[in-house]
Amino acid sequence: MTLLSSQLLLFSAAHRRTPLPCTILFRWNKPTTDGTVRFPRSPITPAVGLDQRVSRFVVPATAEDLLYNAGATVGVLGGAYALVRAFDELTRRNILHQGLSRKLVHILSGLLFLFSWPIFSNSPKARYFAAFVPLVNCLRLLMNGLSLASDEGLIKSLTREGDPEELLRGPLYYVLILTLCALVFWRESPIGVVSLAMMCGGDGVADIIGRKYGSMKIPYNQNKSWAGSISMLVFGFLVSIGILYYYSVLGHVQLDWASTVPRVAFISFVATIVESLPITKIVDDNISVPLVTMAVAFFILHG
Ligand SMILES: Nc1ccn([C@@H]2O[C@H](COP(=O)(O)OP(=O)(O)OP(=O)(O)O)[C@@H](O)[C@H]2O)c(=O)n1
Ligand SMILES: C/C(=C\CO)CCC[C@H](C)CCC[C@H](C)CCCC(C)C
Repeated sequence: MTLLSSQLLLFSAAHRRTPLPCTILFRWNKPTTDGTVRFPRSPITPAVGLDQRVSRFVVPATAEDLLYNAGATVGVLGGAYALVRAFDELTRRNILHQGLSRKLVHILSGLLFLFSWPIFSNSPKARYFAAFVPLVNCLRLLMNGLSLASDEGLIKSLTREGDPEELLRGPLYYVLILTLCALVFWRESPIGVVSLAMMCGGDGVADIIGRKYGSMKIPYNQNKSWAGSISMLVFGFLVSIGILYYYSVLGHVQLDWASTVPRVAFISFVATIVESLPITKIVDDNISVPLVTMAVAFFILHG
């Protein structure tokens, strides 16, 4: 299929009357003012030439594309393993405190995962290759959390007290949310980006800043502080905008920044309020923050 014919297919699909199922929820690339719909392509990867939004028309992924995405998966998996090993080593050498190491892994894992998404091709199957990475880590956490395996480095760098069962809570919820965002939202909707930016960037920084500077506690939650919450709001918002800008430069999303920036600010505020609530004994932050962010972002950004 030539590039021209694939673009014509895209154009015809973009202007069909009944939107494709996969575009009903995430018609993020609405026609621009001149009526054209530019389907973004990632200049980084050997794109199949068709955007995933018209997957019904997509030519089945070529063996080359499958091989390319498999290679990207292996690379990102290696990055994930190296990240955890690196922080384990820093903890072993007492360069980093275990608690700080855990939080830095919390911040960096998700954000670097988001940064890795453009590495994958434009094939409709690319999101499944990307989602395989947190899924593998989910299995690692289950195996070690259930003591079916014992990766001391993993346990040391991902738990507060070194108790393997801790892996079955915060870290497990975390990788499940990463998987969900890759599969459901992927690069074409800002909802996944903002949700992970708040869970990984915002919540992670709130912990670090809050523990160090959080003397002024929030009236309704003595375990959380103004410093922690304000840092979550500011850092979560900035990371959201930064990654959305990164994706827009690569052509994955086309954003009207004049309306997107205030909306993301509002979403970040709501996520910060949720994180500050005294509900961690009922529901983990790694569930409440991203899920509420997804719900609010769905209505605010797509409403
Ligand atoms: N808005 C916030 C968030 C966190 N903190 C500080 O960071 C610590 C841990 O925050 P919390 O979000 O409860 O951490 P957990 O999510 O429970 O830790 P983890 O992510 O490691 O499971 C809190 O006790 C508090 O000292 C804060 O001051 N203000
Ligand atoms: C301690 C954590 C959460 C608790 O709040 C973080 C858990 C991290 C995971 C075990 C590792 C996740 C790795 C990512 C899926 C992929 C990262 C890839 C990137 C290129 C490093």
